Amino acid sequence: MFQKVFRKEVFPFYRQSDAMDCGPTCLKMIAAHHGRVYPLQYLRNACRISRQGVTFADMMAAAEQLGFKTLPAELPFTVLAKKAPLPCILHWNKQHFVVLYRITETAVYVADPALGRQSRYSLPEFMAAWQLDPGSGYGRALFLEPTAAFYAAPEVAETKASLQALWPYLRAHRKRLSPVLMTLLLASGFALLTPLLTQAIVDKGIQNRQISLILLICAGQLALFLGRMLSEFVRARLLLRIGARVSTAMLKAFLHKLLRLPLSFFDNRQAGDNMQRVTDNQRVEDFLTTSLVSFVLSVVTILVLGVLLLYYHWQVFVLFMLGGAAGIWWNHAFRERRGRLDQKRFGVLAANQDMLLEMFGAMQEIKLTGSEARKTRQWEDIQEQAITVKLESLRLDQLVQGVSSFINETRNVLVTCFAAVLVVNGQLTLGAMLAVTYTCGQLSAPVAQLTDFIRAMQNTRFSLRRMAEVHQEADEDTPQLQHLAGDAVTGKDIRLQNVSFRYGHRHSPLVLRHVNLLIPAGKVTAIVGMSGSGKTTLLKLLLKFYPPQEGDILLEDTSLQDFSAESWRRHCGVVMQDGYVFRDTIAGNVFAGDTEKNYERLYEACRMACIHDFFASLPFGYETLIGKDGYGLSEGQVQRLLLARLIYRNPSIVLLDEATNSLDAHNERAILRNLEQFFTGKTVVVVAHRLSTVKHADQILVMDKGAIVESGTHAGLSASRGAYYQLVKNQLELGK
Ligand SMILES: Nc1ncnc2c1ncn2[C@@H]1O[C@H](COP(=O)(O)OP(=O)(O)OP(=O)(O)O)[C@@H](O)[C@H]1O
Repeated sequence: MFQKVFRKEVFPFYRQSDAMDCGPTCLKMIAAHHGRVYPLQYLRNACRISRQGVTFADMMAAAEQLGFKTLPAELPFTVLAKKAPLPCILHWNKQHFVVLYRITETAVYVADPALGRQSRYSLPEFMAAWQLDPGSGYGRALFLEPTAAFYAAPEVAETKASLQALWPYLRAHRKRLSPVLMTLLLASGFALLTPLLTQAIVDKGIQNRQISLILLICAGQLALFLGRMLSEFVRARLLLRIGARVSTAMLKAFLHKLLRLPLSFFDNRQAGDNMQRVTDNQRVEDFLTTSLVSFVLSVVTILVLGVLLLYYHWQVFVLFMLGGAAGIWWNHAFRERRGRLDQKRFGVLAANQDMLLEMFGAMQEIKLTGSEARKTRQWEDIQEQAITVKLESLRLDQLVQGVSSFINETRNVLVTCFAAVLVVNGQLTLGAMLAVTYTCGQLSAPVAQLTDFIRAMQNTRFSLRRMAEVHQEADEDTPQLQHLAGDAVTGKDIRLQNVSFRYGHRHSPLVLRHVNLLIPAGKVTAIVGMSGSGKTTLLKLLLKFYPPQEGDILLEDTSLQDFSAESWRRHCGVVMQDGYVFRDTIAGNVFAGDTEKNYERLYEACRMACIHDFFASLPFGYETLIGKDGYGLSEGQVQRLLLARLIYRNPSIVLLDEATNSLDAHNERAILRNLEQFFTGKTVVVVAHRLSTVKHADQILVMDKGAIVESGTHAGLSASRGAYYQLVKNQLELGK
């Protein structure tokens, strides 16, 4: 009745790197199934992923770009089971995408980029996650069929994430690596000598009744123990240094890279995804200092003790190794299930953390809206999920550990039993039997550690891939771009030619539509318009935070795209609506990126921003710590601080976005008077809702739905009784 898809090969599975990557990762799996492996970043770009993830339409556009024929459908399960060509992409729990690759009469197999390769669902479980409305039986799917263009498309190199990436960082510490290796060799030498000494006590000391020999051997054992402890101490210290240095170097490279990336990179990712990459760094450090070292130690110990066991009796050796292999196989068999549970636990922990952060951060709002009970309920739901996951983990651990211990114990008993028989038959001395059982005991831990190492290596490779993805992103500035030095922008007009722009998806609405305008040098241009009309976006384009999707922005005759963003922004002084106060002193906040710390200019800037008296009156004056966790400032004080920062910077181009809207009328009047003098000779763009801020501008532009609908002076626009006049009447605050 149901379509059966038998495949000998394993369905290619890839795990998503970031919270919103499920769509591109599904595409990657399907393309890989048809024989082409694309880097995730390439597919992310093709999907035009945003912080909200991707839609079916985005995936279709990307898939068509890869050479697939696409068909989106809303269909009942019976049709999906009977007729659908697999694999296909499914909309899952209304917020996620997965790949469906196999349906049997009783189960549905799904590759879930967030969970793991083989998520097997019973039909009711599957329907609960797939169907659009409970009981409707319908769900959404995207079918992809490769065309000739798919196979003819040029290869795109896959993101490299081999452990070799660690070598450049390790190389810098190669002088410290040789002592580490020495301690490892010493440790295995000690491990080798101990069973030999045990045998000597029994076979030579006890049998020949030589007390002095027994004492000597015991003293030797004590010396071995001390030697082993000392080498472990030295190794731990060396490793801590290497691990910490390598980790700092990697994190530094990562943060440097982040700071060089364009703002759109951060728009398309959730903050947690970047934090996760910082955690990845910790994972790599743990791998280098713990897993890798214990792996090398395990391998050396297994080799040395294995040879010893072989020397004593080859059959004992084979018996032990068979038992060890069975234990490893058993642990390995549950690797994927463990991985899935880990992901689930990680998800619940993250949800718990987000929930608590929101509760602490929004305490005022919770009390005001009476949401205490609702928030507590939400928290309790998360705890329930956590308990379920913990129980599931415990059950799995008990099964894996229990059977593992059973295998190990059975192996040890069999080895002891077999060795005892050999002693009885005179094929092994009693001392050798003790040495054999001791050796087997010493071998158990290293054999078990091999499985842990495999898991740690896979996780580390995944972390390295996630970090490599960031390193492969294109920088905001390239060396070819022109550097704007000194007064290179002074006296030059800025011109927007037919500029259009949209955020995120290719299907998102245009936020700026064919904008043409001139921002004259040395003059004040004011932009007014309804909320959401695109004023802030226009400023962001002027700041090169985003490139226009159509048209161009020119400084005199040169496109802004030809200048390095960093050098362009050095000429711009900006107060944005959501300007940020750093966790720093007041002076540090005003100096911000400026390297010249001139206190006279600092006081003057704060005087012009009408905030000097307040700052000076604080017990620690300009050295008062502000920002998060520091001395609290009112919104108006924050705005004045941001204005002081701008004045101190003394740029050629000034961009203000609602920079005075939180000020009282008295302060605003005084500051505007001061700013008028400060603006002289500068190119100024002011976005404001208050008439008092805009009416003296040399030119006023009125924006509506992303377009400039009117321009002129206050007098001219008021007289023409158009959009500006209406805005003044209905929207603009008349300024008290
Ligand atoms: N980062 C973003 N991602 C997606 N859409 C955005 C983003 N920022 C702004 N928008 C959208 O772009 C449109 C224009 O926003 P913009 O902030 O430029 O308007 P505005 O005229 O400055 O509004 P206001 O006067 O309220 O500040 C809005 O519809 C907004 O939802």
